[in-house]
Amino acid sequence: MTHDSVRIGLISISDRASQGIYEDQGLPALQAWFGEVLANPVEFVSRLIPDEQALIEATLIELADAKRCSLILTTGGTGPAPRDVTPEATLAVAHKVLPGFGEAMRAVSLKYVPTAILSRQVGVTRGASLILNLPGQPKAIKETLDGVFAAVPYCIDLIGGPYLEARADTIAVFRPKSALRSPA
Ligand SMILES: Nc1ncnc2c1ncn2[C@@H]1O[C@H](COP(=O)(O)OP(=O)(O)OP(=O)(O)O)[C@@H](O)[C@H]1O
Ligand SMILES: Nc1nc2c(c(=O)[nH]1)N[C@H]1C(S)=C(S)[C@@H](COP(=O)(O)O)O[C@H]1N2
Repeated sequence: MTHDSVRIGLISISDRASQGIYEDQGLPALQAWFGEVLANPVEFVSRLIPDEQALIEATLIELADAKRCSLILTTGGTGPAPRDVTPEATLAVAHKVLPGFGEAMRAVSLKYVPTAILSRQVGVTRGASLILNLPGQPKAIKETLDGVFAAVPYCIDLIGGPYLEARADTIAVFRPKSALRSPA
């Protein structure tokens, strides 16, 4: 069976990684997770930027509207520190807010670390793009995506994107029966 191809936007938001003070581990961790889980051919559009709200907004708009990424993940800048503004930037460019993603990512993260409650991460749509905020700790990428990805493919169906599928023995993707594509 052939799979639709998908373009995924990855935005690592960190003052220090973007200045080269430490090496960015966000983009490699995101690419590794999708490389392991997704059955579709993927093209990544990646950006490493500082915690500047206007730049985060412009980057989200570029990846959604110009690059037409069906899914956009941010990592970093979701906490309560003064320079953490990723949720504000995401909400500023949102067309629809999906509160369940933020709630579910925090709930699943609380099983790993009590400070998960400090993340203000959100999930939103902008046109035909689903945007999810992930915390900055590189290990949080797998922890949160493992917990919520099951619902991501059907969300992308509903906003007019490609039909995402997971590789066998990875994540169990859920769609209502009526939305299942029969095997070719
Ligand atoms: N892109 C990244 N690559 C590697 N490690 C990261 C990255 N982002 C965050 N971390 C790690 O996770 C910790 C907490 O993340 P947080 O987003 O709070 O970083 P931060 O201290 O605000 O970083 P910065 O000052 O660079 O924005 C950081 O101290 C760092 O150890
Ligand atoms: N799954 C998961 N969620 C997590 C964490 C983590 O290590 N794993 N770190 C928490 C911590 S310590 C903080 S401060 C907040 C916000 O992190 P951010 O500002 O790097 O986005 O995410 C939280 N959520």
